[in-house]
Amino acid sequence: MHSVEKIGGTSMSRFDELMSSILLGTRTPEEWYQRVFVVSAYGGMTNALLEHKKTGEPGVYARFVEAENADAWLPSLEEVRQKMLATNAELLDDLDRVRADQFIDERINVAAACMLNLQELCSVGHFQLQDHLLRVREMLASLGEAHSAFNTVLALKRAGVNARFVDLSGWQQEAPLSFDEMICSHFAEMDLSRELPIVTGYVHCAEGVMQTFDRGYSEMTFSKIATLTGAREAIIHKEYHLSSADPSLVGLDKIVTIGRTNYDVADQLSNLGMEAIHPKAAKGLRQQGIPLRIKNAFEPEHPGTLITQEYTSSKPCVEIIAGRRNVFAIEVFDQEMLGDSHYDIELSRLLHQLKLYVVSRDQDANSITYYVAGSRKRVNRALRLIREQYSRAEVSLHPVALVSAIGSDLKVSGILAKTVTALAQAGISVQALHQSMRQVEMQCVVAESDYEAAVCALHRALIEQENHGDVICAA
Ligand SMILES: Nc1ncnc2c1ncn2[C@@H]1O[C@H](COP(=O)(O)OP(=O)(O)O)[C@@H](O)[C@H]1O
Ligand SMILES: N[C@@H](CC(=O)OP(=O)(O)O)C(=O)O
Repeated sequence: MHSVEKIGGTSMSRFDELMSSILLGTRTPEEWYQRVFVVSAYGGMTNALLEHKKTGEPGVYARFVEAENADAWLPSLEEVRQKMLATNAELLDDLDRVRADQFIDERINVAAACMLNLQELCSVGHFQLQDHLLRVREMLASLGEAHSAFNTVLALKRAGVNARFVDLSGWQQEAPLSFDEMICSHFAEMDLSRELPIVTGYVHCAEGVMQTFDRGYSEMTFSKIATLTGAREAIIHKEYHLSSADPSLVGLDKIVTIGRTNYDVADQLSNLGMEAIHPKAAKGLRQQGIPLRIKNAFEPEHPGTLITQEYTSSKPCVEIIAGRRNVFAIEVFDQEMLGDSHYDIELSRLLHQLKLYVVSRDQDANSITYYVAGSRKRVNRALRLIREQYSRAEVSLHPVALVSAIGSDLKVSGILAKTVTALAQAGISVQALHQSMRQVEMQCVVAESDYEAAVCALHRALIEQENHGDVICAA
């Protein structure tokens, strides 16, 4: 009967508009219910609490990890408090604002006290800060979603909706439950026909949601709730329709909405950092046959993008131009490498240990290049360690961007020639090119400064010229 719907952080920041679109809009009171909303923290909030998802710029957590004393992270936590209070002032009615401010003040005060105590405790040799870091990360992350969910409930209640704050953040809970138990126990007694649950996208659980899934975790919560409660449909609301390219780069007048696609394409997007859906979140929905839709939160009548397992486009075509900037190409050249596969295994392990995300890699007889995303600091550490371990190797670093053409069936004849010509005509030099046998993605490596121009050039050559109309394969 019910749907489970996730609202991403970018959309949450436009809360007033959400009230007049998906949350209430023109719905009659009967139509308010039979929906479960899972909300992310307001845009930028988790970045400030932990670290920037794309650039790795440190937030409170990253500063705490490196800290010798509270001076290093406490001011950042205070900045987050001010940011949260400013959001309350912007989005809430004066009466609700007082409660919202109290709520978040209390949580931040408790978090700050815990972190100060922990730092003091760990100054005694018997306790190691390292053992507790993940808990601190989880506690900080939970503040973002508790904030946005609590505020959403206040605003909905003021509008007369019987909204319920479903706080899965484990605040003051005695012992953690498993991920599934945590969700089931909160949904056991709920009457979805007369209550509108607003659920924190963060779940406190024995497995550690950050440890298991890391950033983008609210999509895991969303997918688990959909499967455990047997949802009719799962919907992700985003700021734009899933489009043939980033509308803010290429322009709303040029992009085409994607009507249908498959999970394979969604995985490629998520690898590039445009999370159509967290790859691990797709699994449960796929297995249980729950249809997944990505919708524009601000155009509620539009059917959006339907993602299914089996879909492939009726004729080969490029569906999306996506990309990732701030990628570091770590190139390792060593003539001793020839025929030695341990090299790759060891280097991959090292990058994994440093929590650098390998977006792509390529190899020839005596060199391997890893295209990684992560903070510059970690990349520098990786370079140092590789140089120490392989003193004969020449290790070099190139800041680059990846730009990809993606489609459920990319076997378009002459696509490679078209791509390279389009980039050459735009004066962009291709530093490397990747295409796998499966032909769902073709990836070009370009200079960081060419990123935007490359996306626009490929969109023009591979999508705009096809005259798809408003939607590529309507759902
Ligand atoms: N192909 C695309 N279709 C739609 N939006 C895109 C696309 N590529 C990039 N974007 C960008 O993604 C942003 C939303 O990013 P994301 O981090 O996934 O949001 P959310 O906070 O909703 O989870 C949009 O503001 C848009 O500029
Ligand atoms: N706010 C969390 C969880 C999340 O899923 O966010 P979003 O839906 O905005 O990607 C993060 O940034 O990781």
